[in-house]
Amino acid sequence: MNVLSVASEVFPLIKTGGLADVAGALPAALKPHGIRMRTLLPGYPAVMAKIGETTRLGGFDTLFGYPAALLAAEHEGLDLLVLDAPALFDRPGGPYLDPQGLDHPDNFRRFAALSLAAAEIARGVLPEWTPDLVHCHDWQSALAPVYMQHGGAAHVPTVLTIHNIAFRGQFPASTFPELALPWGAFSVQGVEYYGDVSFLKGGLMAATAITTVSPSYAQEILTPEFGMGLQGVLANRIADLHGIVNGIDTDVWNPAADPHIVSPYAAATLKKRPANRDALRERFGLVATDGPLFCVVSRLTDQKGMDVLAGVIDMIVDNGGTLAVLGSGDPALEAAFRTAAAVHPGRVGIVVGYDEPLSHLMQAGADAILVPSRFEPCGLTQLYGLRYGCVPVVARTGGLADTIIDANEAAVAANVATGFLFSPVSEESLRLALRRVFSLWRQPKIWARLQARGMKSDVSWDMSATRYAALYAGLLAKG
Ligand SMILES: Nc1ncnc2c1ncn2[C@@H]1O[C@H](COP(=O)(O)OP(=O)(O)O[C@H]2O[C@H](CO)[C@@H](O)[C@H](O)[C@H]2O)[C@@H](O)[C@H]1O
Repeated sequence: MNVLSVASEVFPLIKTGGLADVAGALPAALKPHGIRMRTLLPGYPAVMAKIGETTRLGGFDTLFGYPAALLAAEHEGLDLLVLDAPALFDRPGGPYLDPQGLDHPDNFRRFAALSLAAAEIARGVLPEWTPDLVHCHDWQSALAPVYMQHGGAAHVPTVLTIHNIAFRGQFPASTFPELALPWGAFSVQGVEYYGDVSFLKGGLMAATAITTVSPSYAQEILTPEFGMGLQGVLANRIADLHGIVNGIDTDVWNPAADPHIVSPYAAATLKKRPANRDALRERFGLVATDGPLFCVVSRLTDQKGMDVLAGVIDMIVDNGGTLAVLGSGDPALEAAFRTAAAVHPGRVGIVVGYDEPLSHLMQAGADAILVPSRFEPCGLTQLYGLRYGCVPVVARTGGLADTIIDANEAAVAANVATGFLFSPVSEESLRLALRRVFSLWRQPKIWARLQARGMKSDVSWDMSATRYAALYAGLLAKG
């Protein structure tokens, strides 16, 4: 089966968050199921610099007014189709933001172009390769099913995966005439969303099947609290909505062979792990204490509950804990953690920025990772934590609730616990969870069992790839 995956970021070429990890790992995970997945992504400067040799497979004289080429490339096992449209993608900044941190003003056009290119590939513009199915990710490629419906590829099934429904790809109605869609598409059945255009809403209406990245989040987004205004749309598509939890790339995230950590280790050689803790302390200017070293690897936003975490730092320090934070995002939250580091020298450290190698050392060196998200479609850092023996302390929401088994007394006695869950997301509730963390930390045998249990958890793509493969097969069988 030939599948075209369409994503705005793909690890290891370009990454701002978890979407890149998933888009980067899916092709290899699906290969054993007889699925050949090619991945279409934009030719940002970082991508063009990394892909090396390319072959021009085809192109467009004008894609939203600009010339564009489709280049084939191979990179670390990924079979890529790169949309090389310099007027849209060759510019400074990140995939979505300019160097000042503002949205690129033509994002609607840039990602409509990505979606239209996917639809054209589905229609058969590449002479030697046509997909049997198109798999889109998030709003940036969500218009592909819409273009396919209107542009001669309605027979090709589509899957749209929601990695985060908070990002709806919403633009003023004035952008609609530029999207090259028929007027009828600006309707309740199409891309119209409360008078604006929403790429994600359009995709949710048009895709053959919708998935999201955990069963719990699939339920949550049907409610007003989590549905971000799209719960009604999803309720109408409930028969086609599936929750499939993410896996992780267990080669990239392997503590026994991780080039980014100072002392590789496995479950049987945990005594080698503390050398990573020493390196982590040094990197963050932290002193050794008799309490746990907590870490955070996250966008610093309210979604991730970082304001709640900032409110309990004193309690962590008072109990002998230390905290290392890697992240960037909301300037007020960055400032809050910087202040905490200044108030608690040697006990709290922060690195503001995005640092992939450091994120590996944090999982290898910290005792516990904190993920107090208000909502979390799946979450990947708690899965990395499980694999690295960095015990997850997470909010009971979405994929966090689906992947961590709480260390309540029964679960500890049965030796099945892998972390700590708390709800609601409030300072009081997080403090209660942390009290349990400190208590079990002081019982080294139990703590070691938590770590060992987590390291044995299956966080690979195996089970989920089987579910995606079955979904694809079912859609193709329906014709
Ligand atoms: N400062 C930093 N430096 C280095 N690395 C950093 C970093 N900040 C974050 N990361 C990395 O970025 C990724 C973040 O993935 P998450 O799943 O936690 O959330 P995200 O909200 O981006 O993804 C969305 O999509 C994914 C994929 O489906 C869902 O798991 C998730 O719930 C959903 O919100 C992880 O690989 C993490 O290690």
